[in-house]
Amino acid sequence: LQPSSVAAMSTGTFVVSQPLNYRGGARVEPADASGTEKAFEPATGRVIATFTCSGEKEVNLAVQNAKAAFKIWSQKSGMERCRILLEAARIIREREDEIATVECINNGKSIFEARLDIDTSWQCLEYYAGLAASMAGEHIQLPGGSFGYTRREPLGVCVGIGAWNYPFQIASWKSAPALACGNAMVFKPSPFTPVSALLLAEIYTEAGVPPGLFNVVQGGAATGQFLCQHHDVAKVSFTGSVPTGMKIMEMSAKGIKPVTLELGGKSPLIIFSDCDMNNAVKGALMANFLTQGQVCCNGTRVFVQKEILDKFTEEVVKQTQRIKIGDPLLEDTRMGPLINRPHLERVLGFVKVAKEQGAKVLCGGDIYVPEDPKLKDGYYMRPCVLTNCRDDMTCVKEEIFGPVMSILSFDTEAEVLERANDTTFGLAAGVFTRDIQRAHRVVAELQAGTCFINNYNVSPVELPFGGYKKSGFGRENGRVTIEYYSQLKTVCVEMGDVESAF
Ligand SMILES: NC(=O)c1ccc[n+]([C@@H]2O[C@H](COP(=O)([O-])OP(=O)(O)OC[C@H]3O[C@@H](n4cnc5c(N)ncnc54)[C@H](O)[C@@H]3O)[C@@H](O)[C@H]2O)c1
Ligand SMILES: C[N+](C)(C)CCCC=O
Repeated sequence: LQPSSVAAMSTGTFVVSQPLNYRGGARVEPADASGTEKAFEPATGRVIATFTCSGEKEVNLAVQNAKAAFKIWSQKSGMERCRILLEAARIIREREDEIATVECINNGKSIFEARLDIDTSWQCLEYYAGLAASMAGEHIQLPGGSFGYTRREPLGVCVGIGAWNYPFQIASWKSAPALACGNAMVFKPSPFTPVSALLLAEIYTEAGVPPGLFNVVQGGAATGQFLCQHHDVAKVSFTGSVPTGMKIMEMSAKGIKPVTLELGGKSPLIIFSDCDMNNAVKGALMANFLTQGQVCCNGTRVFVQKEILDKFTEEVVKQTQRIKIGDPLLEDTRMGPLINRPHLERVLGFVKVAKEQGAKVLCGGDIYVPEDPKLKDGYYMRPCVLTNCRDDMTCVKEEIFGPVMSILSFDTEAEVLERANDTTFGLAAGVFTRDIQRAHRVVAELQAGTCFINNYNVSPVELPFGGYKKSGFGRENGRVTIEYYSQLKTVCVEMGDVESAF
């Protein structure tokens, strides 16, 4: 793919025929297989790629390539790594439309949103390029002229395993800090969205990383297991569900490998009666309907203070019904299809159970069939707002990962805090209020790794992102992530004679 090919990419035409593994600086067919997979265009239900899942031999080759590249890359200075990462960021920016189009076709998110994801991807590369040059240890003076110093060193070959909801962004958010610290990476995308990570791999090569520094292997659980269990892998960074996260942690524990786990959520969004109503309504839509609601940190439990419940609900429903659903490549579309048929059925199942348990559907929650005949086999549903919800309902307790907002009412700050924290998840939370003391008091009490005040789901790459409780640990973005992709060596230097105990 090149920029000139964007015009040729339209809904219903895109097919991938090139190999989808990337090793040693080139696309390759895997050396062995652990099954095959099909990738779909969710907008039309068409197959866009059929590919071989990598077996143990291919995973081993990818890790060996990464090991060889690590030897070269880890010897470079921070400034040298910085220059190459900045060049990669520049190429992503230049090819933004093409990458966003591929993302939109393979994932189903609107082109409007896909462009934002590509923005946060190149911004992440730029950010860590900037930090690469300033990574340093400490010098510590000791008695008698002796001294010590610390060296911040890379870990080695890191593995990244991604989810399907933000394919290019996840690959960038993992690889940028890993590479900036001097590591190599083998990345495995979700088998639902195998395509865009290859563009990132090609861009890194074009920017000048050594061949093998960033490799892509395709496949599902079996391929992921080969990666996690590989004895030459130093670290695993995983984005996905809680059950898979547990397995990743178990496998990594056997090799004493550090892990970063970016897992699921069921985040609370608290709307106080003194909020700016317009912003709170916009915030609730941002918290629930980006990427068709398939967002880990979505604020799907919307707690609204009783005094404004009716007005807020009325306005949220009005604006939800206005969301334009359809062909994700059209400029004015704001909601495309869900990722695949089984997931669509699963989300609709949650709406059905919600109704059975007494929730009221105020809008949506049903299949949507666009008028355009080429979209008739796509996986569309209307965004849903549920009211009459209780804390014990399935729709309020479990991660739905679809466009379903549950509205709950509350009376007092103490009450809402207790209810908001009554979950095993802890990824994100939000508060809308004009009272700044209350805003900070409330977020201090919320058990969540990322809290938003008077906004939701913005993602500046300068800020760390990650979870509390079962939503995982470790962080992506922000300065702190350097610590998750490096290790500290202490060097103790004696300037006198050895005072031996023997
Ligand atoms: N916290 C975050 O930053 C974040 C971001 C995006 C998505 N998510 C979460 O991801 C979930 C949705 O993504 P998903 O359905 O792709 O999740 P998933 O757990 O099913 O799969 C995630 C990845 O793990 C791989 N995998 C599956 N089983 C494996 C195994 N046994 N060993 C190794 N790898 C294995 C998959 O092939 C895929 O690449 C949601 O729960 C969502 O909240 C979290
Ligand atoms: C960019 N967002 C909206 C903050 C999402 C981050 C990744 C979660 O699924």
